[in-house]
Parts: sequence; C-alpha cells; structure tokens
Amino acid sequence: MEKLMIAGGQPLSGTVQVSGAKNSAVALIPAAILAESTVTIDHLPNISDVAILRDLLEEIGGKAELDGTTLTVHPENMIAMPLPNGRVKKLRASYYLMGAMLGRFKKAVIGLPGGCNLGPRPIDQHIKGFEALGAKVTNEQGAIYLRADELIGARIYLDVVSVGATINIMLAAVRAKGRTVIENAAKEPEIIDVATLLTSMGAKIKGAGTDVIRIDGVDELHGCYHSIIPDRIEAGTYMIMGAAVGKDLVIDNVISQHLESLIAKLREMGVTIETNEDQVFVQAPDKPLKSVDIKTLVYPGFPTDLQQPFTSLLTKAAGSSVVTDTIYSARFKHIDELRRMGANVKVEGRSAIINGPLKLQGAKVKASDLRAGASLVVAGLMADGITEISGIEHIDRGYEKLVEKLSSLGADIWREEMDVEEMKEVESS
Ligand SMILES: CC(=O)N[C@H]1[C@@H](OP(=O)(O)OP(=O)(O)OC[C@H]2O[C@@H](n3ccc(=O)[nH]c3=O)[C@H](O)[C@@H]2O)O[C@H](CO)[C@@H](O)[C@@H]1O
Ligand SMILES: C=C(OP(=O)(O)O)C(=O)O
Repeated sequence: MEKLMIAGGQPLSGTVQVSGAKNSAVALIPAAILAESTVTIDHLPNISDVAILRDLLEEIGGKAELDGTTLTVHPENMIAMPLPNGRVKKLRASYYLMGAMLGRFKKAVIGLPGGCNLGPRPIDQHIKGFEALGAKVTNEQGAIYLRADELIGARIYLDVVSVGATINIMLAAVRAKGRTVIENAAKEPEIIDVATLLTSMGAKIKGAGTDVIRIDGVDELHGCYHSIIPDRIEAGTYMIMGAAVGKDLVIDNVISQHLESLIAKLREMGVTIETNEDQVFVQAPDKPLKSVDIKTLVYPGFPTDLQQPFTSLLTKAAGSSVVTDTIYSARFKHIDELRRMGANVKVEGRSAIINGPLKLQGAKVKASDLRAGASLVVAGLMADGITEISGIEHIDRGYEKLVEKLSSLGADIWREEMDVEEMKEVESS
C-alpha cells in the first residue's frame, strides 16, 4: 500500500496536459456493449475506473484492448453474464452496465454500485426510467435484476436531476421501440459526449445538453470511432492548484466554457485567469486571495466535484467563506483532515464555513474519497512541511499520473510504500 508525500511551498509553473474525462469514459465504455461491431474510444484517461470497466467488458465475453489511451472494444461475443459482485462494487459507474445490457440483451444482473461515499446515493430514478421503458426491476440481495420482453419508448420525468439516470436511460432507450422523452434531464457536458458516441453508432438522439432529450429507438447500432472530451474536473483541480501556488501555469486541453462557474469564482478571489481555444492560464496573485461563497449546483452551476479542492484553497483567502453543497448531504469528509493541517473550518448542515487566511501545516491525513484526496493534495502543495496522504487508491480512480504531472510543474511530490505499522494505523483510522 502506498502513500502520497508532498513537501509543500513549491510554486507550480509550466504546462500540464488534461486527460480525457473520467465521467465520460465510464459511460462510453459500457455504451460500447450496445454496438454490433468494433468501437474505438480515444484519449481515455489512465485511471483505475477505466481499467475495471475494461475488465468487466471482458468478463461478459467481449474483447477490450487498451493500447495507451485507446480502447478497442469488440462487442460481438458479449453475453448477458450476471455481474452481481466483485469489481462492479469498486466504482459508481458500473450502474451504466444496467442500461447498456438492458438495451442490448433486454436483461441484466448487476451488483449495486460503489464509488465515493458522499452520503446517500440512491438509483431510484434510473430504475424509474427502466421500468417506464417496460423492464421489470427487482433488488435481490444487493444486486439489481432487470428483464424486459421488449423495451418500449416512454415519456420519463426525472424527479431529481441526475447525470447517471439521464445517461442510463439514454443507453437503454436507444434500443427501445419508438420514442423516449427524458424530461428534467441533466445537462452536463459528459451527457453530450455519450450522446455523440451513441449517434456515431447510429442512434437517433436530440436535445442532449438541454433538459429535454428525445430518443428514437433503432434496431441495430454499429461500431464507430470516438474521441473523448477533456476532463473538466481534472482541469478545474489544476486551476485551483494554480490559484493556490501557480506562477504562469498553463493548463492544456481544456474546454474553458465547461468551467465558467469556477473561472468566475477564481476571478472574484483575485486570481488572474486567461483563456484561449483550449488552454487556461492561471496566476496566483501576490496579494491575499479574497474570500468568496460558493454553492454547488447542477451544470452549468459550480460542480460538486470541485467543492472539496476549492475548500482547501479558501483556507488561504482573507475573511470568511461559506461553501454549500446542494447536491450531496455529506461531502465534507475532507474537513477533519484539513483541520489536522491547521484549517479553521466548521461544518453546519450542508455548509462549511472557512475562516482565513491561514498557513496550513503538513500532517498525516487520509483521503476518504476521490475529491477529498484532491483537496488534500491542494492543501499539501500550500502547506509548510511534509504532508502524508493515505487512501490514495481513491485519487487513482480519477487523476491520471498525478505525481508525474505535478512533478513536471515543479512540485515536490512522490509516492512511498507504507510500512506494516503505518498500514495498521491507516486501516484502524
Ligand atoms: C460517474 C459519474 O458521472 N459521477 C458523477 C455523477 O454521479 P451520479 O450520476 O451518481 O450523480 P447524480 O447526478 O445521479 O446525483 C445527483 C443527486 O441526485 C441524487 N439521486 C441521483 C440518482 C437517483 O436515482 N436518485 C437520486 O436521488 C443523488 O443522491 C445526488 O444527490 O454526477 C455527480 C453530480 O454531478 C458527480 O458528483 C459524479 O462525479
Ligand atoms: C463522485 C465522483 O465520482 P463517482 O461518481 O464515480 O463516485 C467524482 O468523480 O467526484
């Protein structure tokens, strides 16, 4: 088991390349199940969620060859193999196997998904959608059983705006008979990316990226080539790092329109941000950052996935900032760890109140989830002394080559094997 070590205080400068979007990748890979011939997905991030999904495609009889950032999926021999346990529990997005397998085979057995523990993460809206399309859905001992004689298009109003439910319903509906209309759909860029892949496979989808998506089912979907969009959350994380300790930091391969809410908040804090076609330039100011309040919202609002790293940055801002997460009720597990580093933060209901400016001190901390891990990396880069982060398997779910990328920008960061005593300490904490 490894830990991440950061000797804080080094400025970040140079250019960092953003990888393909995790939250697209984890939907595009299951979507390949729907095709009758080879699907090639390019610019995939090299992260553990992608590796697990590749293995799952092979578990159901497909061939999935990963060559660098390119995945070639041969879905011809796939079967509706039940996947009640094992790897499906390691990530959230295994729920997309439900929609994809239901669409292709009209049946699936998939274990309840894992992913970050951010408070309750029900999948009732996914199930509501599958049932509306004509599937019988039961939950038996922690696995979801789905079966339909045929799928028939339907009008589905999502009671909660959900990225996962929107994509999952799309995956099943592309192979339903007739028209499906998803109302109150999520509008995240990853939804457009998945719709683009499905359209290249022959699906008929209109309105992805708006809150009403119309899908006319087709009898067959074919293979295609697809290049994935850049990861706006990885890009945003580097922008936050740049705001903390950046000197002429350039973030390359970014669609800056995907990050308007973050850019606006960073500018309010006094950070210099310039954008061009596919790059963002970030420069931390010489004077203290100004405090700001943020509220996470569905796209295009401030993304919940950047809330935790942004909270670390706010410890450096002069005054009191309030961070409210309206998407998840318990996405504050990083706060106790930031306190260990000297942060003055308290949690009240769904809000964290941060008082600054404070100079964080390096400490031994634990990443409880992916973006909590990112927030501790931001904190470690700003802190005096050494920060030791355990639980880095969470960070590996979403950040490709984090150590290499940050080292190339001048950070003093490395991975180190933990000794037996440390592993015991981490496991018992
Ligand atoms: C793999 C992936 O893409 N993960 C992202 C996806 O997660 P995910 O798709 O799981 O998140 P959703 O958009 O579905 O969840 C949003 C909110 O709706 C609630 N909800 C969702 C589904 C449902 O059936 N019932 C229900 O009540 C959730 O508990 C949450 O409070 O979008 C989240 C919100 O932008 C991001 O934090 C995650 O990084
Ligand atoms: C919450 C996240 O991931 P997941 O939905 O895969 O757990 C995230 O990417 O921040």
